Amino acid sequence: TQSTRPQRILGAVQQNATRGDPRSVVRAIDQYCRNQEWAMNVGDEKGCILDSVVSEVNPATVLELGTYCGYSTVRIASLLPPHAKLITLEFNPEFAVIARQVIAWAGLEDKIQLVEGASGDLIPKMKEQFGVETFDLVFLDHWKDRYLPDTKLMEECGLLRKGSVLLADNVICPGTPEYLEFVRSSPRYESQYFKSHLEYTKVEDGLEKSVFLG
Ligand SMILES: Cc1ncnc2c1ncn2[C@@H]1O[C@H](/C=C/CNC(=O)c2cc(-c3ccc(F)cc3)cc(O)c2O)[C@@H](O)[C@H]1O
Ligand SMILES: [Mg+2]
Repeated sequence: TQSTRPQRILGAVQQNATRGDPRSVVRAIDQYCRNQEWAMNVGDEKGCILDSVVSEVNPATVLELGTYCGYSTVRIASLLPPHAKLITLEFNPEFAVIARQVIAWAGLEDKIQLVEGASGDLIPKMKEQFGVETFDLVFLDHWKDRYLPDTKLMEECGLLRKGSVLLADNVICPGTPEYLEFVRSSPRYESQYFKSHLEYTKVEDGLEKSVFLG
């Protein structure tokens, strides 16, 4: 039977990456997606911007919206301090199965909690079910029309504190116009655009970093 793209990405990790070496997992996925078949990972170019923001924030608690195959999950978690935790939300069970194996290959199970379900349903449960106070960093990379409603939901649920950082992928391509308009015009956010390119291509894309001012 025909394999799926996520299954082929997992295969590339298992064939080319070293168990317990997160950066080799990241490299294996980038090489596969650049040379064999494109996939919607944040990728190596935007990934370097992601790395710099993660290192600058040095977060104890991270929320990722949209796990897919776990590329950015592993990339972020590989930079976290010892007791930091990353919660990643994914509503497609097939993608979740693959991502769990990618995360395991990287040896990052202790830092990452992958929760299956829709962000809109899970965000209101973060405090009671997952013992979260607030998130120091949120990486938005799920359906683009969910960025704004989920940001408002995180505010309403008291999951953002003064200084919490939102980092949003794809604000140009495919684009998140309503979200961009909101974070750039709201007095409660200080936003900055990092110009880059769509993963593995020369098409313009970028990340928007928005600090919640409380
Ligand atoms: C509300 C909810 N709750 C939980 N999980 C959720 C969720 N909504 C989606 N998910 C999950 O997250 C991922 C979805 C990611 C969506 N990303 C993109 O569509 C995307 C597309 C491109 C792209 C650019 C140019 C093209 F020509 C074609 C595609 C690039 C990207 O970087 C993208 O991120 C996927 O794993 C999905 O199951
Ligand atoms: Mg993306």
